[in-house]
Amino acid sequence: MPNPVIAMTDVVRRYGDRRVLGPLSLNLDPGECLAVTGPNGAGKSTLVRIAGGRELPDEGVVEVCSRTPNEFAREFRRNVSLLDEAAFYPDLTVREHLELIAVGHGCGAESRHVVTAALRRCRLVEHADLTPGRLSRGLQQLTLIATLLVRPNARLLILDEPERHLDAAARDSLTELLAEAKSAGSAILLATHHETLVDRLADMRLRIADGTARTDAPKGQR
Ligand SMILES: Nc1ncnc2c1ncn2[C@@H]1O[C@H](COP(=O)(O)OP(=O)(O)OP(=O)(O)O)[C@@H](O)[C@H]1O
Repeated sequence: MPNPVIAMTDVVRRYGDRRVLGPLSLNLDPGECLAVTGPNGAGKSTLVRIAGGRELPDEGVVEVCSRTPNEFAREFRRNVSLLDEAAFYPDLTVREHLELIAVGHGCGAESRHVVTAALRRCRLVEHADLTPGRLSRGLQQLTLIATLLVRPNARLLILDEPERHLDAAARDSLTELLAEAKSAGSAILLATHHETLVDRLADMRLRIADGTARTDAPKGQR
């Protein structure tokens, strides 16, 4: 068996005296998708930030690709693609953002071609030479999603509500793209409020309520 992409054991996170997550244990293998669901404030984003190396747990052990997650470590950033809030450089166009990421992740001479394909796939061609600040929220979100396509070989996608602001057609494209990433062997940690996305992608579901978690199979697999 390959090592799990994510291994968490007895993870607890507190803010001050308040426990907002855990104790929580989970494993995620290559090519698997774990959907994390639960009401607002349940602790989904906290889990995402811990897996993404942005926050440390107060208790327990977390390993991503057999190492402690650390967003500052180059190897971690190569292996893990984390999408949460959209944040853009105010003076770079959509195309330039994607080119920057493609080059940064080693696409080299292929970058232009890879970026053009991502723009087409995410229906951003006519917006490619605008700055994201000029775009609607949905198109900004599609720009963020396009970044997944210009950094090949991520072993883990960590996605915090990737469906936000998307219309039905764009959600379908997102689902298709994530299904392809799974087939190619990427693991996906998907925090979401969208049941269709869970049914179509998830192998397991983690329901969080008030920080405590329960794992079950998504509806489509029961
Ligand atoms: N930096 C922080 N300091 C103190 N409390 C925080 C901090 N970040 C999050 N919390 C609290 O932790 C709890 C879990 O928040 P989290 O953002 O993980 O929930 P969530 O499930 O992602 O919610 P949503 O669906 O609304 O995005 C909430 O009660 C929140 O107020």
